[in-house]
Amino acid sequence: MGNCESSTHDKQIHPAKDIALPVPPHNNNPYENGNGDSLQSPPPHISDSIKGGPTFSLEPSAFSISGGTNPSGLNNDWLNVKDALNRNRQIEEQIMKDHRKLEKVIKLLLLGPAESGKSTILKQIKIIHLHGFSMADLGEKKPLIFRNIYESIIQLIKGAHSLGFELPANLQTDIDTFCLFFNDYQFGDQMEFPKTMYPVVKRIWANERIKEVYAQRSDVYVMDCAKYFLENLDRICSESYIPTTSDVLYSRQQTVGVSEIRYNYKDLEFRIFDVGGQKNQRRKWIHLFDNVTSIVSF
Ligand SMILES: Nc1nc2c(ncn2[C@@H]2O[C@H](COP(=O)(O)OP(=O)(O)OP(=O)(O)O)[C@@H](O)[C@H]2O)c(=O)[nH]1
Ligand SMILES: [Mg+2]
Repeated sequence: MGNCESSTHDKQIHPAKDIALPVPPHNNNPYENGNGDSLQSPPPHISDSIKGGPTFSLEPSAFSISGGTNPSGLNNDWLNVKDALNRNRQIEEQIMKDHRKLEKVIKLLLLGPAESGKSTILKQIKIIHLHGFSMADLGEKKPLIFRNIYESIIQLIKGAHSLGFELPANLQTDIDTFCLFFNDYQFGDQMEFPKTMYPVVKRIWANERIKEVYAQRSDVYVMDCAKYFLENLDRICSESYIPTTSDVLYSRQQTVGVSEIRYNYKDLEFRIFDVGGQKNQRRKWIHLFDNVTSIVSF
């Protein structure tokens, strides 16, 4: 059969294929035959077996690498090569390991202008995935919530002026009183709403002209949380007040720099980055783009 003949042809061209080379026992050192013999020159039976074939040289020179031998008889250069190969294999394994780990990390950036809700999303994630806010966390938000109320009132007063609204004389008295208070106010650990300011703030917010200012927020700046906190003034000004989760969600504090939260969901690790959206904060965004999986833009 033609197929059988072709094997004869193979034999003629590659006689070396037919040489039955002894299979050495498993041995990591190719310069040693497993019996402790150095293979710096080939075993005699290999060269003896090659008769009449094409050039098939296993000359000792083919095995010789300069560099001398160490006391165990092994070539030093070969040991260096072996070491380098081992190190290379370890590095490659580590790279693969890191790569597989990285595939399970979701790096998410929240990007957008100031007050677009980036930090609010972060707070919501904390509630859903990280056990929310403890009583201590909630209590700590009191000074911030008070400040949000003061700032809302100031913005409403400024808004009334810039819209050219005429305000009744009795309201003007309250406005003057509040402005005096606000001029001296310093943000700190204020844990109680000042009793004298409670009725003043309440009357200012109850005024119809001030409500009109709030309605015209497209023309004047008033923070989003103003209405929520001013409508909850009685509760917030009570002595036993402890902020609720909803209060914390509405509280507004400009982010400076970058904040990050991490959590695990199924077998994925989420890393969420919240940045400051003010113009002077945006140059910090560039440092976060390495290995980003997704961007949520507001
Ligand atoms: N209307 C409304 N406003 C909300 C709600 N939740 C939060 N807010 C307000 O939305 C605003 C979102 O502000 P942040 O989350 O601090 O905005 P930000 O994008 O982190 O802003 P910067 O840190 O300055 O970049 C706050 O004023 C909140 O009071 C909501 O459910 N409804
Ligand atoms: Mg923020």
